[in-house]
Amino acid sequence: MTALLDIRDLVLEFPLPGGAARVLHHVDLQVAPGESVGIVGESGCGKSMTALTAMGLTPDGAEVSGSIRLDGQEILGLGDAAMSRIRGRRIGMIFQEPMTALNPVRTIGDQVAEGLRLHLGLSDAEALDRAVAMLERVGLPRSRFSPDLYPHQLSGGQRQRVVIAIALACGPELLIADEPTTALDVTIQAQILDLICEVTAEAGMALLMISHDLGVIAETTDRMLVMYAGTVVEEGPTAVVFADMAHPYTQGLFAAMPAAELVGGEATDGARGRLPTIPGQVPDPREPRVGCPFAARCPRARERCRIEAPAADRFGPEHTVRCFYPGKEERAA
Ligand SMILES: Nc1ncnc2c1ncn2[C@@H]1O[C@H](COP(=O)(O)OP(=O)(O)OP(=O)(O)O)[C@@H](O)[C@H]1O
Repeated sequence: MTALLDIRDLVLEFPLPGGAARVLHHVDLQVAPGESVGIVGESGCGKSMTALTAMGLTPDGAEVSGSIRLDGQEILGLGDAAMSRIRGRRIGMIFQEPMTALNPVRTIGDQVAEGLRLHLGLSDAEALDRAVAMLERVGLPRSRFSPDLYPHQLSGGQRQRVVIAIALACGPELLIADEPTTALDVTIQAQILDLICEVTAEAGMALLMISHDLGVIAETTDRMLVMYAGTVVEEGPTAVVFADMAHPYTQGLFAAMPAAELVGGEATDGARGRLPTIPGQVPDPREPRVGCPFAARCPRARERCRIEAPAADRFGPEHTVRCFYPGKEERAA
């Protein structure tokens, strides 16, 4: 099957005086139609840059190479006008902080209706009717939430519901959610995740979920990629990766999580949102890379890991890992 989103060999660098900082190292990522795929990794590992580049929102000054295809069509390098026709219409987006995605001086009804007018050519009245139905679908019924409300009149969770309504309004094929619950109160994080899963499944929409939190990825995705310092170090069906984590970095992320978070796949306490910590430092993106990027922090690193970079190898059916000594200690020895 043709991937809906097919990212190949993506390299992203920021030119700096005295060299370039490379933040994505030959990233490959495929999302099939209707599939939910997660990217997990610590802050700064390149999750957001991957998503932003896929949407044509790479920061000014960044140099990008590789290929990004949407349903077979190359979109890397398309101009602003062509990309803004894709964003909202074919790819919906939800970011961490709903307030930055919303315009504080426009009503919520108007903001949901905007894409419908712009992308689908609906009249003002039709767009507003559809916007009210979308708001209702995301849990903001007209009886209690008039489309004439402004963002500041809503709670953080309600604002994120508005952002979800905007992202879904035009029926995109792919929804990209970048840390959609990190800024929210713990008590409503699970509700927002459930809503995202429900609405995407209902519409047969693919989902790219980005999170530093393995619990979020476990709950929301079919397949997952683990990123470390701009490199995909492990990839596979989510249940398979959780059952048999192959990369020492994935194992470290898991070990750094409070146990309660993963019991029954549910977040059960207030620990979500805390960043996992693994001792040691991430490599400087300005330094030329030699060997495995995780070697300096890896409890299992050997001489070979410091001089040679591991390729992505098969660890099991559909499960790949970029490590010379993958698996549990005994299996790797
Ligand atoms: N304008 C820039 N110039 C130089 N480096 C940058 C710039 N913007 C981002 N970076 C670097 O790119 C790397 C990847 O950042 P990215 O935001 O994708 O990480 P992330 O995994 O999404 O983390 P977070 O969850 O904190 O957003 C980081 O090392 C960051 O410092």
